[in-house]
This record gives sequence, structure tokens and C-alpha cells, in this order.
Amino acid sequence: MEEKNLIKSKDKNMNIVLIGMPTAGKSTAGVILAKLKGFDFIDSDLVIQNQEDRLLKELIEQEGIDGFISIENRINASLCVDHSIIATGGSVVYGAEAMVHLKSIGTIIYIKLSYETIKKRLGDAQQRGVVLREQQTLLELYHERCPLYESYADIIIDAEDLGVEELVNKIMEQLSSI
Ligand SMILES: Nc1ncnc2c1ncn2[C@@H]1O[C@H](COP(=O)(O)OP(=O)(O)OP(=O)(O)O)[C@@H](O)[C@H]1O
Ligand SMILES: O=C(O)C1=C[C@@H](O)[C@@H](O)[C@H](O)C1
Ligand SMILES: [Mg+2]
Repeated sequence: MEEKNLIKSKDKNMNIVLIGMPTAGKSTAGVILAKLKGFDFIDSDLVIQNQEDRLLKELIEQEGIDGFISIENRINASLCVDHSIIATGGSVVYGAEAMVHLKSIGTIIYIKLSYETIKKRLGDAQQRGVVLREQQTLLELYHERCPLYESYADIIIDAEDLGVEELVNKIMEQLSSI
């Protein structure tokens, strides 16, 4: 799979923003990265739950997909943090304001996995609260999102066949080269 590292300066390095499909490992790897770098760890999903005082699943059920995306966009667009690893939710890339903001406060790393691996890890997407429209298949969702993740990424990490520690090491390697 293609990898990319387009960062030209270290100026944006005050936060690291992890994006990618649900189950890509953003939260799992993010917390380990935070320990290794001495950064704070922020999980956007938990910030959303906290600010809205509802579970993600309830938010999606009650507000609908567009309502959830709009809440997710607003909350991510107002994140005010420094020296943090930010694990985003998989649907964050539908929020243009959120992505412009996250890009302005950090280096965006896309954790890329094949459709097959995501499908295997995910199990029942609906049950996990994935933003999947009626009649839309997981494969369609994957193809809809991949170009968005790629377009916002400063660094793309091919995470196929990597365990969590290997993924974290690969991210650390890429970060040390920018
Ligand atoms: N490198 C990996 N190898 C195998 N399993 C993994 C790996 N990374 C994460 N997992 C498993 O995949 C599941 C989802 O991981 P995680 O919650 O970190 O994903 P996420 O990217 O944060 O997803 P979401 O967008 O839903 O928040 C967990 O059960 C985790 O143990
Ligand atoms: O990828 C998705 O559609 C989602 C992933 C989760 O992290 C949550 O942000 C929410 O459940 C939607
Ligand atoms: Mg997560």
C-alpha cells in the first residue's frame, strides 16, 4: 500500500491526530503513543460523550447520522489542546470544519488497513455505532472514506499485519523523520 510523508517542518508537531476506519487502532495505539511521547491522550469519542452526556450509540439513534456528524464536527472543530495525541472517531472526516481545525493544530496520521481486516475486526458495524447509512454496505463505506482519509493525511501508515506495538513503533519512526 502507498505511504506518504508530506510534512516539511516540525512546526505542526504540537499534536498528533489519528484518523482511519473504525477499529484501525486509533484509540489503542494512541494511548501507547501518548505514554511514549509524554503527551496527553484525547479520545474525541469520549469528549463527545462527555459534552453531550449521551453514549455515541444513543447520539446516533436520537440525532440520526447527519445530526451525529454535525455534533462530531462541532466538537472536534473546537478542541483546544496542545502536546496531545488525539484519537478521532472514524467518521470525523465528514466534518470539514473539524478537519481544517485538526490539520491546523497537528500532524494528521492515517492508519490504513484493508477492507478485509476492518471487516474482520468490526463484526457487527451497526452494533458498534458506525455511521452507516441505510442500504449502505461496509464496503461502500470503506470506498467512500478512504479518499477522505488520504486527502487529509500528512502521513499514511500501512498498518496491515501489524500488532499494536509494531504499529506504534512505525508511527514513532515516521514522526522522528519529520
Ligand atoms: N494492531 C492491531 N492488531 C489487532 N487488533 C487490533 C489492533 N489495533 C486495535 N485492535 C483491536 O481492534 C479493536 C478496535 O481498536 P480501537 O478501539 O483502537 O479502534 P479505533 O480506531 O479507535 O476505532 P473507532 O473509530 O471505533 O474509535 C480493539 O478490539 C483492538 O484490540
Ligand atoms: O466510524 C464511525 O462511523 C464511527 C466511529 C466511532 O469512533 C464513533 O465516532 C461513532 O460511533 C462513528
Ligand atoms: Mg477509537
